[in-house]
Amino acid sequence: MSTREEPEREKEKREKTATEEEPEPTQTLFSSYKMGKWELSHRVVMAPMTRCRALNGIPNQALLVYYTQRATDGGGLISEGTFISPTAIGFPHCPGIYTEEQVEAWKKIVDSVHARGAIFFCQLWHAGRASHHVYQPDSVAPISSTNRAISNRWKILLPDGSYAEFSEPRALDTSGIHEIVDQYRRAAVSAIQAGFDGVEVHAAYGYLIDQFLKDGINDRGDEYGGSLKNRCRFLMQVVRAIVPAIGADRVGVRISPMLYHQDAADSNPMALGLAVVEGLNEVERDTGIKLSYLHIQAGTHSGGRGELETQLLRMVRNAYRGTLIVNGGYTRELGMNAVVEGDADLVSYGRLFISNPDLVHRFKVNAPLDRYESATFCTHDPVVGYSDYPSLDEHNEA
Ligand SMILES: Cc1cc2nc3c(=O)[nH]c(=O)nc-3n(C[C@H](O)[C@H](O)[C@H](O)COP(=O)(O)O)c2cc1C
Repeated sequence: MSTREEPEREKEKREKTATEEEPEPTQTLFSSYKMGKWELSHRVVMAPMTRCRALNGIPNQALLVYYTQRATDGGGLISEGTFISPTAIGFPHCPGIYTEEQVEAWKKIVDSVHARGAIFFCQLWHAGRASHHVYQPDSVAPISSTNRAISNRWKILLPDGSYAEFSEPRALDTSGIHEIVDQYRRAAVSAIQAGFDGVEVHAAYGYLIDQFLKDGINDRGDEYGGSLKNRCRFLMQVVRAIVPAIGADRVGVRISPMLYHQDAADSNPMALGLAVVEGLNEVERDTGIKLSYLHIQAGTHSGGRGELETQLLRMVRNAYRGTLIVNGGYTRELGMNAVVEGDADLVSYGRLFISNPDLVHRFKVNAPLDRYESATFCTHDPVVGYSDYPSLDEHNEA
């Protein structure tokens, strides 16, 4: 698309406002939305969040309570990052989806979330070099696109609660890459066996797939490095392996082209975002079926969104024809604006969902929100800082 060309959606918006005086918004954060086969009853999605309560990698009753509290009839939930294999691990007490025991354990949680009428996607996660050899089978080096470690300005949380420098990784060779692609496929099949409605491929936040996407990390000289197409190859192979296994309409992808987390910098995030979109559009063209969604983190952890992030979102919105979920520092008002203006189909909320289990209801009635306590984001108590945040009703009863 030439930069001088007026984006189609912008044009539609301009024409609409020229003919209608102050039109009532046809879509709001609380209007329904058809995402593939699912009829969502509102646009508020729970973002994936690692909470470290799945002791030894097995989902348990604590997760069941937590997710069920946050499930709404016709609402979308994305699970915390869920490891696809033993080499994927880079955080303590996070769930996996690669053993029978894990799949069986997830079934109970998914059933409980479904009983509330919600749609539940499993986020497939491989930490790549964002790991430490203590997490790795036989204490070997974690895998990545590169042999270079994450710089020591970032630290990794170890199983004993202490922090350390990230381990030096080993760059995957081509056959190693194919093996990991197959692990994603198997994990996706397992997620569907566990009852999840679909999977989200975690290609954000400096984890394995992002380590291939970003030129600040990927220093490969083969067909997985260098050009944008090459850097997107691993992600596209993962998506193309999963799609025939579970169906394109059960596959979402999450990216964060702007986010400099764990050294995940790119020299041209706009071009990277567009290259990913192009690759996904190609998958959709080839399969004739739309993917579930593209989920883009285009803010910062602290909630800031500058001109560049806004531009990126607009470009992605115009280039991607499927369902777009936006994330990163959205408030009720910002989320409402994004949907009303047509800049997003759905808005995902992370931290506000941690401290407000009934966030959707609170947004609807415009009730005050409870503040989250970041000190308990990644502790292991099954209740404290996890499922003990009160709902509005519980506040009123107290
Ligand atoms: C405690 C915590 C854990 C997170 N874990 C994940 C994760 O597992 N996968 C992921 O893609 N993003 C993860 N994120 C990022 C969130 O999904 C989201 O992008 C971020 O919180 C910004 O959205 P917000 O401003 O609505 O909180 C995590 C964020 C927090 C606060």
